[in-house]
Amino acid sequence: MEAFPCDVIRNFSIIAHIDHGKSTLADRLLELTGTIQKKLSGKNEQVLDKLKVERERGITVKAQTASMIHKFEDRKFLLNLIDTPGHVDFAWEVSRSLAACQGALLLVDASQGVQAQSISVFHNARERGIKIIPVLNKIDLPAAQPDRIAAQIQATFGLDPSEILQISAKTGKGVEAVLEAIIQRVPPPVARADSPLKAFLFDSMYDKYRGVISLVSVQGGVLRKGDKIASCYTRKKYEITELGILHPEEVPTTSLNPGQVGYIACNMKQSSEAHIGDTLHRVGEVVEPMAGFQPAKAMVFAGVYPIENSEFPKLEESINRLTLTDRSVTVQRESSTALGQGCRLGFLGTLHMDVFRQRLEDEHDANVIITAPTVPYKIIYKDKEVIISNPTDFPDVGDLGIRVREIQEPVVKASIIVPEEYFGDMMELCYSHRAEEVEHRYLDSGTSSARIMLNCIIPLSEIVTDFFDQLKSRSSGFASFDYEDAGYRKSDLAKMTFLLNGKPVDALALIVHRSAQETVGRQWVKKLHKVIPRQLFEVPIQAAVGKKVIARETLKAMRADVTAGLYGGHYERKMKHLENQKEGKRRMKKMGTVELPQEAFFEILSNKK
Ligand SMILES: Nc1nc2c(ncn2[C@@H]2O[C@H](COP(=O)(O)OP(=O)(O)OP(=O)(O)O)[C@@H](O)[C@H]2O)c(=O)[nH]1
Repeated sequence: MEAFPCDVIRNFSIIAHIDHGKSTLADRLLELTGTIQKKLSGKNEQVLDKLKVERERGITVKAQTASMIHKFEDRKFLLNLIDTPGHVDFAWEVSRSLAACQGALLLVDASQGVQAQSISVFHNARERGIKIIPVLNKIDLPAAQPDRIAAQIQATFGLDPSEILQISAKTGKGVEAVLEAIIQRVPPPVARADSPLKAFLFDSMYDKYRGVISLVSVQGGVLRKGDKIASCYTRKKYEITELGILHPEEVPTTSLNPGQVGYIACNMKQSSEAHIGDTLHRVGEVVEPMAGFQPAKAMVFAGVYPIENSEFPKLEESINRLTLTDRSVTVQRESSTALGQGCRLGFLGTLHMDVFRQRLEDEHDANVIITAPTVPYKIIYKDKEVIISNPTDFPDVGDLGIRVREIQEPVVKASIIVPEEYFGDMMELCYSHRAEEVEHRYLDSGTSSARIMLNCIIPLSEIVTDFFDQLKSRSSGFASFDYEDAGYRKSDLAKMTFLLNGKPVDALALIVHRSAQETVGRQWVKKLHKVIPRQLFEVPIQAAVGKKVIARETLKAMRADVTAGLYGGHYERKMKHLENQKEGKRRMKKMGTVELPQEAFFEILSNKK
């Protein structure tokens, strides 16, 4: 690795809206540099998307890094690519990958043009002051309009059209020029071999045998096997047992030099010890830590329970194992009268939650019930403020104005980009989801298919449910969407409970805005009515806010024919049997609780409507 001083190193990442072709371009770059073999089968299997769910869903979830060596004008360059995920839920991973780069390829689909996330990732990169190289991808598509989209890039980002590269990551056309642009336009890292060791930890993964593997970029000094290092954040000390580069598989090396990016294994046992944004230094030396990151904030919470109660230890173990590779999930034990022992997990967003559930099922064979997602609410009591992530902790209606001064919910700043003809539908969608401060502007006016950017403040809880699906269906898939945290706002919310035979079922409690109480109440009561098996007695299913019942359905009793075995005219005997049955049912109803089978929960709470 000594052969690569800073001036021949380029650290860059690819940023883009989802599906604009990051992983495809990454694969082409790896092929062109000979890092991976060109696929003879001609299949576009993406190398950097390692997880099965990523392949299945075609989205990149966890950022992966790869080093390539490329010869240009008789010099060998070390190009370190940091692949970034493209979904709003994972914006935090994008931002931490960018911290290790000096340049970024801003990839824009030449047929779709600038989308909501193109804008957010652009600003993210611009704020970090890194060199941005605009690249138009998919120029092979018949629908591609490179000139028009180039004008759009210029208008939206203020980038010079002469700097825009035009490529097809699929066919490989123009990709060579991308490598050249990286070498010529991205500045080399600034780091010195004779300064104290300083390594920036920007990602980590877990390996069963070696413990935590950390990805670092060396900001100064040289890292070698056997080095004794310490963390600025935890102050813990370690010894480096292995280090190397990702090429794209791990390739051990003897050292990692200034400006280089690679992995290290030290005797780190717990993934919580690898703090993203941490600075590692040599034991005995003092260094100024680099500006770290705010930890990722969980925005969506849900309870996770096994279908069989006895399976809990296994489920918990699976969850713990998965969180070793996905550090942004928060875990807390909880229990529910209806569902037994479980865990409350915090996710970055709903897609993150879905991906996690799928990984749980795929990799750990766990069949799980996930409760309705909820966002963190802020409850301002007379004497304290608390953030709650479980509807059961929400104060009762009676407490409002007495013990509780105010209730606040998280809101986000949303931006939607949509062709003009869907503008009306989008406005309607926003207003029906309690949007405020709605404003819009044209992105490229004067053209036949102008597009509009719509911004608004919207409660996060509205987005967590079906907002994204509706956005896509109402715009025939043309709208793109992005959002960022915008703090908390006062809101008129209440806890809705569901009663079966007069008894509340804790796992079904929901926090609902006053304006939606009736609709939500009725909808859920209907759903419950459909899935709860009939009992021997009549069961009222009710939705209530405080003591007030908002909606009700009645589940009819199952009628066992107690007179079936009786023949002839013993009228009195028959009546007696029926009387007995009635009395029995009355008693059962008084004492009996309704057993809600786990399968019923699964039906209600899983998305299979
Ligand atoms: N026609 C054409 N299709 C392309 C090109 N580049 C990528 N695609 C296709 O576009 C789709 C998305 O490409 P990906 O590389 O998975 O996109 P991505 O940006 O990595 O997606 P995320 O990682 O999920 O954000 C795939 O079906 C690719 O085959 C291209 O240059 N031309």
